[in-house]
Amino acid sequence: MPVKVAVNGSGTIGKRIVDSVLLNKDFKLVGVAKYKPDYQAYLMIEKGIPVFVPRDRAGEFINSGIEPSGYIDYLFEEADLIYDASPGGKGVLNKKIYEKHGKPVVFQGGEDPEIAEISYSTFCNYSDAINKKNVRVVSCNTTGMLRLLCILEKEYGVKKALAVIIRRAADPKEDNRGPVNSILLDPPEIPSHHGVDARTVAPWLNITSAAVVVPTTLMHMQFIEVELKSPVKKDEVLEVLGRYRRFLLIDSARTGIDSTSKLMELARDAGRMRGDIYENSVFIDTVKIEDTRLYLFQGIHQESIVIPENMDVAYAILGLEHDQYRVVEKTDSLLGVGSLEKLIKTSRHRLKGENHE
Ligand SMILES: NC(=O)C1=CN([C@@H]2O[C@H](COP(=O)(O)OP(=O)(O)OC[C@H]3O[C@@H](n4cnc5c(N)ncnc54)[C@H](OP(=O)(O)O)[C@@H]3O)[C@@H](O)[C@H]2O)C=CC1
Ligand SMILES: O=C(OP(=O)(O)O)[C@H](O)COP(=O)(O)O
Repeated sequence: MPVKVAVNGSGTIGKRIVDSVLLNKDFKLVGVAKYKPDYQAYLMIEKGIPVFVPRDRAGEFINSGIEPSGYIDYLFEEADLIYDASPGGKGVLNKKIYEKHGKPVVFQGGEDPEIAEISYSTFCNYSDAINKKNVRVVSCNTTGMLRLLCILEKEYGVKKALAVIIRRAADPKEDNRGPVNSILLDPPEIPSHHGVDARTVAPWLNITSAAVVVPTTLMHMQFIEVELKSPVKKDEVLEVLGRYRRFLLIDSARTGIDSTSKLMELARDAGRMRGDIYENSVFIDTVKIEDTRLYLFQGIHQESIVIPENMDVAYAILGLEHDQYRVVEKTDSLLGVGSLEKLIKTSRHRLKGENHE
């Protein structure tokens, strides 16, 4: 019997969670909670997605020509698992409603860590999420940092880390945010919230982070410096990251991909759903090793990076699978994680004039 899933909120993250639930035969989408009768509500109904609305707003939807499938409380009652993808800070209010229904919930990174029993990132603490009632998937930048740092910890041990984060100003749909012509310290002090947040998942991690916001909507970019417990070679590190499909290793010199805009164009041209890049986009020419010290730049597609982890965590919360690697394999093959790597490798060989067969 598939697990019945409700998604509360259908913005940047919620609509992508819906996509991934619809792809997965282990899950059945009961429906989506929608609060405004806008074009997104029309689109969902066109796609056959059941839309549930607040009781006191049902009239607005019906007057706009949108026939809801029911009220939101029914949606929560029907579900075995609820994804909260509400605007950051609203989840804590929603939690009181979820508690009445007694259903397990996946919260997002815009909520305070206290909202859930644990904060989560698959490569760091999958097993801690098994049979938990409330789990918070950390935010996009923190997810990108933790994927890398937890793998490095497992392989080499991490002494300390620094993350300098160049944040996108807004998501592409957000026409009400900025800055449009400035580089904003975010916050105007060190650390930024990212390092602190990373430690809610990996308390062993000695990390400092700093962040600025720049006028772009496509991706975040992170500069990471890590001091490892033992010396490494660049090829070894790339081989390790390559084994985990959630890293897209980009050879800028050979492919010409040296910016977030070219990365996003690659994903669109390759036919990725919504043009998404679920992987950490590691620019391999920036991977520099000095004995135990490693430096690199990685691009993080904020709209989609947390979607694999949101899918993985359902298997833990519901106790469906105890082996994180089997879960990762399943999620990655459903979403096509790793597929761009092959494309990039192929084009590299073409450029070198090699036969890639
Ligand atoms: N955007 C990003 O880059 C990332 C965001 N996150 C986190 O994910 C969460 C969602 O962010 P994002 O998708 O960007 O937000 P959006 O603003 O894009 O979407 C929010 C959605 O929540 C709905 N909503 C409004 N009120 C409520 C409510 N009371 N309860 C439930 N849903 C409600 C809105 O519905 P309606 O349209 O009908 O008003 C809308 O669909 C936040 O915690 C955020 O920090 C994490 C990683 C990356
Ligand atoms: O989780 C995100 O960023 P973060 O990891 O920098 O906190 C998302 O990009 C949301 O950021 P926003 O709070 O600027 O909308």
